[in-house]
Amino acid sequence: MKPHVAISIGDLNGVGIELALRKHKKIKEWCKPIYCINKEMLSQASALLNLKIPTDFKLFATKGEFVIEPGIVDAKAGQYSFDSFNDAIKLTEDGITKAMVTLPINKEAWSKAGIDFKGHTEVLRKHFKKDAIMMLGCSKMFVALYTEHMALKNVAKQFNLKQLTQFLLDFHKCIHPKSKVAVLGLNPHASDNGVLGNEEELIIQAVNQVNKKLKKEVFTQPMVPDTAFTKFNRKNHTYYIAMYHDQGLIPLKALYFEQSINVSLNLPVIRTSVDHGTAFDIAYKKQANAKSYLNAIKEAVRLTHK
Ligand SMILES: NC(=O)c1ccc[n+]([C@@H]2O[C@H](COP(=O)([O-])OP(=O)(O)OC[C@H]3O[C@@H](n4cnc5c(N)ncnc54)[C@H](O)[C@@H]3O)[C@@H](O)[C@H]2O)c1
Ligand SMILES: N[C@H](C(=O)O)[C@H](O)COP(=O)(O)O
Repeated sequence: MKPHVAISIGDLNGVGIELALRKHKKIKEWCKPIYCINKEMLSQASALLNLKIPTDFKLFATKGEFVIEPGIVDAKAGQYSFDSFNDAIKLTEDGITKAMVTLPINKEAWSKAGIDFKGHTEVLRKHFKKDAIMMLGCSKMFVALYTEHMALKNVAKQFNLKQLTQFLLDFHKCIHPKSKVAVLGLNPHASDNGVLGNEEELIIQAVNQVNKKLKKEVFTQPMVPDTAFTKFNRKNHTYYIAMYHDQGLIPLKALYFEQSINVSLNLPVIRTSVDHGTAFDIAYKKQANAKSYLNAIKEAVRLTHK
């Protein structure tokens, strides 16, 4: 049976709605989508895009109305995308939908709207009171992020043994990796044994504790970040643990931007997302590549059957 999937509509000044309208027919082959957007906002977007609204485009009417301005950072669009996301959470939590897929939001628009979260993952973490793990990737390579939406100057402060150990255990519980998981160091050259920082000492302790507990060498010792993603290393590893956002997402998006998706781990609900943002530069220009969106839907559906 095809599962119902809630789709939060993302920032309506960005590319999300175009993907939803263009790919409705395709995703209907895999699921029964419910789009969190009201008729008025949908009509506005479809007129701007000159794309017809499919007759079977089922809506959950997220409240609110504003004038769509393609490519503009706007508090009202930020608020609407946040409300749409919360509706998708509710539908999924209530069991009306079996999974949710999120179209991209704009963090600056959320901030302008006074929303006290950086992105979807932080909302999910607070809502479900669980340490959600942000993982992005595709079948060739996945990267889970130990720290994510924070200023670089704060990253090193996040290193503590208990938290990193729990992160690795949670990751293992969610993924059950079949090959050895590559754990990156934080510092250049993984600190060269303490010459360039000392966070690797703590990473070693966490890895050793977790491997011991799992009675298996699941996680590597901290790898040198600048060579961890060479083609030779990628042959041996599908899953990577990156210590901060760009350490993992620069290589992933350089290699597999089109096809990758974002999956939230360690939650009681299924949530996947595109790996790209609002792409304001191409909003309403019908240039957006839909592969990540289609893959996000496919993965959400696959997870409902697990
Ligand atoms: N899933 C999400 O909600 C999500 C993910 C990433 C970024 N963001 C947010 O989106 C906003 C814009 O982010 P950004 O500019 O850093 O990244 P972006 O992914 O929106 O755009 C980066 C570049 O990639 C291109 N691009 C993005 N998606 C594309 C697609 N589907 N097809 C073709 N080209 C595409 C854009 O045109 C742009 O040149 C920020 O607020 C960011 O935080 C949200
Ligand atoms: N870090 C993600 C990326 O670069 O694609 C993105 O900002 C989305 O994060 P959320 O799923 O938490 O909104």
